[in-house]
Amino acid sequence: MNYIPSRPIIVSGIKHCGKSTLGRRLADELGLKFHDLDDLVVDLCRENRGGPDAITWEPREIYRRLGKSGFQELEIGALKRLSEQGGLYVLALGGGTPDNPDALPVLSGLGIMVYLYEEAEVLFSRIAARGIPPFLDEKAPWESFLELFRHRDTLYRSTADLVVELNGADVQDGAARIRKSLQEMDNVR
Ligand SMILES: Nc1ncnc2c1ncn2[C@@H]1O[C@H](COP(=O)(O)OP(=O)(O)OP(=O)(O)O)[C@@H](O)[C@H]1O
Ligand SMILES: O=C(O)C1=C[C@@H](O)[C@@H](O)[C@H](O)C1
Ligand SMILES: [Mg+2]
Repeated sequence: MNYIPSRPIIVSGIKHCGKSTLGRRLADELGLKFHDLDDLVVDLCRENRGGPDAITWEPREIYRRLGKSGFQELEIGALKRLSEQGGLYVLALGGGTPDNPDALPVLSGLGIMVYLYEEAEVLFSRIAARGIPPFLDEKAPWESFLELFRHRDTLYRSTADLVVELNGADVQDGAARIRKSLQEMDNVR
């Protein structure tokens, strides 16, 4: 029998753990809509700047132009808009969303918070494969990533209803693990 969650599923985790890839796959498998908060932020920013004809700023560009607080304000706006829509869906958060203090109260009422845990070494190798991003110290990229990893791991665990250990699972296996964990959690309620 197909599993239908009781509330929207909100997927969090450290950069490149697979929030977008696994979240989309899970939504497809469950027949639910998929939203990516980074995309909702990009859309809202474009609307604020003059509608569909405005040039798209990607998340990194928004961060650069509007700063962290500007980006976080857009995140809250996009989350509130989604919460007003209702319905069941899978939402992949941005890498920094649980670091946004105003997002937590909105998120806790929105759905089931799932933290996708992946080992730091796996994440770092995925990130580094595209070049060292500006938020890491280029002289000590691994050490600075590890610091961010530890800080965010604590945050994500404290905000999660469910922690799914991925242990290097591929996309198919990863999505299956999330579904199984959600089903088990709903069954014991
Ligand atoms: N389970 C997996 N196994 C192998 N590669 C994966 C897996 N999940 C994601 N990837 C790869 O890792 C990269 C990042 O994936 P994705 O964009 O889904 O992560 P994310 O958590 O949404 O990242 P971000 O925090 O930047 O939004 C992509 O190249 C994707 O193909
Ligand atoms: O890790 C982060 O702080 C971020 C990750 C991206 O998903 C975006 O949400 C934004 O660029 C911030
Ligand atoms: Mg993503």
